Amino acid sequence: MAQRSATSSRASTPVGSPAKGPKKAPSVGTSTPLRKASNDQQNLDMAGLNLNENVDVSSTIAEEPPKMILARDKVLEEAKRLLDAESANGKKGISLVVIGHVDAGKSTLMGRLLYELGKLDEKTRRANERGSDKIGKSSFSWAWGLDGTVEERERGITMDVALQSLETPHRQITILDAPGHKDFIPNMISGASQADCALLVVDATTGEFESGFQKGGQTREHLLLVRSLGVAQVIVAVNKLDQVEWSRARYEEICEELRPFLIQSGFQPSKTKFVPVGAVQGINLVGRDKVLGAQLSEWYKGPTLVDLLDVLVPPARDIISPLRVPISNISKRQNLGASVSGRLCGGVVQVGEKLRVLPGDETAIVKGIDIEDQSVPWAASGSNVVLHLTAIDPVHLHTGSVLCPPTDLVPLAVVFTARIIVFDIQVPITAGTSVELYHHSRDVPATTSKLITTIDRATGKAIKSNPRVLTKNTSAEVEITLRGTKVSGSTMTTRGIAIEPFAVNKDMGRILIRRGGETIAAGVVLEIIG
Ligand SMILES: Nc1nc2c(ncn2[C@@H]2O[C@H](COP(=O)(O)OP(=O)(O)OP(=O)(O)O)[C@@H](O)[C@H]2O)c(=O)[nH]1
Repeated sequence: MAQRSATSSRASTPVGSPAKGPKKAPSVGTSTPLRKASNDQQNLDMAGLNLNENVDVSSTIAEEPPKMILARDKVLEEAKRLLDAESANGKKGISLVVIGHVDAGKSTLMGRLLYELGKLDEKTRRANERGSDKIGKSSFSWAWGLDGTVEERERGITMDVALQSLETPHRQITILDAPGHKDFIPNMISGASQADCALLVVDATTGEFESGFQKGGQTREHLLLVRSLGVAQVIVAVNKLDQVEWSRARYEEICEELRPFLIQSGFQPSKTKFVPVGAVQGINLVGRDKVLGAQLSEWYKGPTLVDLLDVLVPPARDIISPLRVPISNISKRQNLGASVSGRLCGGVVQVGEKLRVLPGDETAIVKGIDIEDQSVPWAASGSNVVLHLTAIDPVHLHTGSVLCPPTDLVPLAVVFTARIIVFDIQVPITAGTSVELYHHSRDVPATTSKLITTIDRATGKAIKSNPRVLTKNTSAEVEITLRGTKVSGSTMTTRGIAIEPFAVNKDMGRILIRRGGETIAAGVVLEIIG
């Protein structure tokens, strides 16, 4: 489930400058989204995320590990000071996952937006135009700004999450362009688990919106997934309106269809915004061209996409809780150390710090920290970082493993209880159903070993103990047991995963449950049993 950086990487807001430190003060990103939970959603309301990128490794195992320069208290103090300064005047950092049905125009929209905002230069744009034309895919030239691999370009689809960053007047936004095709949902989950908010792109073309929104279409599944992963704010970009002659009726019809589903999925109406756009022509992204946007301007006087991005509410950051960094991507080099990327789910990390890698017995030392390709002396919760590690054999590092302080370990769970919400499924869940468990960038085989009780979604009270089955839209408390993943000799052994109750760390306590390529439930961890 690798994730790549399109051309740039993680955007967090760089602020201030520490007294001592290699280069530049760290940006303090975001971790625990601000959201008011209610009823059922309260229990499912969980913060996400970690973010990643591929970076060259620059550490050797043999070299002298760096020493910590600052005491933890000092780092916390400074992080707090910078956070306060950031909220007072600086640009606020936020990460945004771009979701939607295949071919809705997500990459095109992002490519064009980057261009409009001056992040994609004219030379690259022309090269993309020529390149896409050469292979008969000229309509994908804007998407090439995000879809960087040969296969993606040849097939005209996004397969992996692309990272980019852009700036609006008041926000520094990390963009995670997720794949729309259902075969790449695990990559989409990895991307969504690192986002604070979502941009849903829908295709207004007659019949296309409908096929994306019908059962089995990715519009529904993506919305449910991101909400389950803690994303509470969504902007809906109604795209390709040029295909329906900028029809106001069509735009409103789509908004009306989506509204009830958004509410039902747990998005508060006040946190859901709609905007009409034309990605290819760049209409209503940053402005409305007098000629090209004339038809839209006749009936639409509202905000542009950038206006809406500029007022996204950044989540709160929990810098006091213990450090947790779920690894979302690793870059290793022979005889060199490794660089891992991920989002800080709590706490602070600094150069010279020793970290434990879980599961496993290994520790590593942080040799360097990058945020947005800038070297920083420390980083705080919510930041999406690249950690250059030394004093560890990279063989011990895996995507989905969690880095934490050796003195404050994340529990390893093989059996745990969770409160889940069952999605719109045909085949009910029973005790013993085999499933795939998703936690950040890790997926492991598991079983719903016990159905403990069904729960009233409105009151949160237990309804029926030991139910025989869980049908669609039920809320329930279940026990989940990981299944054996490793054969040693003839014995099947099961390794625990680093996971925490939602009550302890929201970002570490969210799970998704899939079966046969379909997401069947989402939930929060209640208790680690063993
Ligand atoms: N007419 C028209 N076509 C558009 C618009 N936006 C995107 N397209 C076309 O829609 C097709 C799909 O665009 P992409 O950007 O690759 O779609 P996507 O949602 O990123 O696709 P996946 O990531 O593979 O799901 C391309 O041929 C684009 O040129 C638009 O505003 N108008």
